[in-house]
Order: sequence, then C-alpha cells, then structure tokens
Amino acid sequence: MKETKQLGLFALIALVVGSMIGSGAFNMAGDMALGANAGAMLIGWVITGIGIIALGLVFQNLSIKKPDLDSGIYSYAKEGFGPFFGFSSAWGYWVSAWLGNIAYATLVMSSIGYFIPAFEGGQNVASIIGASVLLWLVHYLVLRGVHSAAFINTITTICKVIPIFLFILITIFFFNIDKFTFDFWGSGGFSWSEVASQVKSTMLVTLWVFIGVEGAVVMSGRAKSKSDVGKATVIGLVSVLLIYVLITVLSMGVMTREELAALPTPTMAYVFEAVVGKWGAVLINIGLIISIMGAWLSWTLFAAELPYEAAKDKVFPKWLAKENKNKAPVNSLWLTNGLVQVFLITLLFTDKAYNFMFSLASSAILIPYMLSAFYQVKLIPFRENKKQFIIGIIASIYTVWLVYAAGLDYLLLTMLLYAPGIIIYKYTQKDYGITRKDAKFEIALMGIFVILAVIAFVGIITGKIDF
Ligand SMILES: NC(=[NH2+])NCCC[C@H](N)C(=O)O
Repeated sequence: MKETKQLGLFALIALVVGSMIGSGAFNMAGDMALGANAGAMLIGWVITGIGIIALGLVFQNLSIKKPDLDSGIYSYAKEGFGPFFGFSSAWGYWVSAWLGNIAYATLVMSSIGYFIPAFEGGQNVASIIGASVLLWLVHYLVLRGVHSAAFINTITTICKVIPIFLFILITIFFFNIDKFTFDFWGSGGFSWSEVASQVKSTMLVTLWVFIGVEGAVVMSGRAKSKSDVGKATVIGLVSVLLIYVLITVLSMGVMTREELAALPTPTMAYVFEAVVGKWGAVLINIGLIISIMGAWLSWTLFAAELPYEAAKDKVFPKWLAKENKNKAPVNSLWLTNGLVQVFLITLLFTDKAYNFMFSLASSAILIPYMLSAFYQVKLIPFRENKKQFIIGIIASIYTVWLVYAAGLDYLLLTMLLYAPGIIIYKYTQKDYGITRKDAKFEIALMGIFVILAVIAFVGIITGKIDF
C-alpha cells in the first residue's frame, strides 16, 4: 500500500488531521463530562497536548532514524527489547485496532438510530444485526482488494471536518461563560484529590481521539520537501488539539456537565440540536456516519495488515501470511473480523458500550506506545541529541502516567487481553522452529501477565470489575 506521490504542506496537514479524527470527536464532550468538570478537563487537555506532541515526534523521529523497521510500530519494541516485547506490542496493537472497531460499530448504529428508531442507542439486538451487516460489508470490500484509496480519504475527511467546523463556528455564539465556569472544579469546590481524579478520568478519552498519530506522522514522510515533515506533524497535531479543545469547551458552555453526561450518543449531535434545532443533529449524525465508515475501513485494513506483516516477519504464525488473489491478507482478515463479530454480542451486556470499548482499545494500545517511547530513549543518548532524548523522556512519562491514570481495572482487563497472546507467541516460535530460550525476565513477565489476567477474570466473575 505504499504510495509514492509527493505531497505539499497543506495536503500533509490534511492527512495528519484526517487520520486521527474518527468517532472520538463526536462524543468526546459527553465522555469527558462523565468524569470531569471544566477545570479538570482543561488540565487534561494540557497534559494530553504535551504528551501527544512528544509521542508524535517520537514516531516521526523513529521513522526517519529506522526506516528499515517499517512493518509497524511493534518493530521498535522488538528491536529494542527482544522478541517477547515485540510480539506483545504487535498483539496489543492488533487487539486495540479491532476493539476500536467495535466502538465504531455501536456509535455508528446509535447515529443511524437517530433516523431509524429501531437502532436507537446502538446496543440492542437490531443494532447488532445492523452492525454485523456493516462489518461483513467492509470485510467483503477488503477481500475484493479495496484499500484505503486517496480519494476515499479525501471525501471522508471533508465530510467529517465540515460538520465539526460548522458546530464550532456556530456554537461559539451561544457560548455562555457562566455555564462554563459553573462548578468549575466540581460541586465541592477545588480540592487536589478531587481534581486529580477528575483529570485521570479524562485520560483514556483524550488518548482515544489521538490514536492514529503513529500512522499519520509516518505518512508525512511523503513530503515534497524535507522541512515540511516536521512542520506537518506539529501543525497537524496542534490543529487537531485545537479542534478537540474547542468542541469540548464550547459544549460545556452550552450545557452543564450533568446535562452533557446524560445525553445519548453521539453527544455532539444533541448539543448542536440544542443550539440550532433539528438540522444540527441531522448534519452531525450524517457527518459521523461517513466519518466512522471511513475510519472503520481504514482500521480494518490496519488490523488485518498487522498480523499479515508480522507473520512475514516471523512474529505471528505463518498461517496469517496468506494472501488471496486480490492481495488481501485473507486469513488475518477473517480472524480479525470473526473476533469483532463475536465481541459485538457483548454490546448487549455492557452498560456504556462505546465508552467501554474505546477505553479498552486505548489501554490496549498503551504497551506499543510506551515501548516506542522507551525505544527512543534507549536509541538516542542524551549526549548525542539532547532534544530527541528529552522528547523521548516526555513521551515515556506520558505513557507511564496513562497506565496509572487508566486505573487498576483497565490494567487488569488489558492483561486479560494480553495473556492469551502468550500461547500464540509460543506457537509462533514452534511454527518457525525458533529455538531461542526466553530470558528470565521474559518468563517473569509472562507470569505477571497471567496472574493479572486471572485476577481480572475472577474480578469479572465476582462482579468486582463491572462495565
Ligand atoms: N478502530 C480503531 N482502533 N480506531 C482508533 C482510532 C480512533 C480515532 N482517533 C477516533 O477518534 O476515532
């Protein structure tokens, strides 16, 4: 899927912006309002802004420094920390990619539910059937060899950006500062512990909306001029950040936190409806449906591509390297979408399915992100390049903080997703006749994965972890 066309600065920025905005932007205000008042939300954005820009620069720097490691970000973990980390990073990225698609499924059905009441809420039997139809439609397209063509990206980028811009431009005039500052730190006033826990609650939301940054900056390598690469990354990330901050701040100036948190999904549609009337919700829902279908297609491609590339790289079992006559990674695609289909059923049992699924997708991607940041620190000593070293450190701190902020439940659930990977890891080694013995620390790490997964399992059964 490598394209060679050279791009100018504006096209690059559009590419960076387009590859991050998917579903998150449309429901973010409600998702943040679930746990945070305006003050904590702003602090959350400052932390995210610094962390994500650092992380984006890490990905960019690594893609320039290590152009041969182009099979996905797991290759940084593999190169830097050995095969088990490499495998786990690939596994986690893949799991995150398809879990995210389940989040897409429920949100898109909820949006369609605005027009067709049978799907209302996106979490009933009708929605699961509807989502399954969409799933296998995307599957079919990819099997036929469709891949994210430039023109699909252009159309979806335009269709998602226009409603968002209109929302911002119009809602500004209805922004009520008193509403925004009402209970700014929470109903009990300011307290460190309260604000800290509110800030933490926003971290998986703000991470989710930036997922895709790893691919976006790599694509900016297609710049016409070298100096545009860095510029496009920073301008693209700052523009997306600005758009996100505006969406959430403006929403909190139109409705109180309680009102926002209680809105159906997608929040933005209902906020805009409150501002301009019915057409607002219609516009936003249509924008969302197009945006998500585009993102769903792209992430299906990523999710299927990764095991396929990893198999060619001897990181995943051979079976996954199979292509069909259209050069689509068939086995990998069937496996991935098969799992999505199975997990779609959980939408019936979870309370806030969209929120739960994207939070899980965000925490699953933390390991590949974290290992990439660590790799940069390992690769570039302070005396060699102060700037890149410091960027690596900031990105590392951000990802470690995210694990902490996500909280114990998500750590445990994530381990429940990672632990089964160990079996595949072992199987892969046999598959290729790799005789290397795992190092002591790798075995210890596997032990920790398994123990935490067991705790998670018990937690779910006994209802201590609920979702
Ligand atoms: N299917 C996925 N894993 N998607 C991850 C990308 C999420 C993207 N930033 C969004 O807001 O929608």
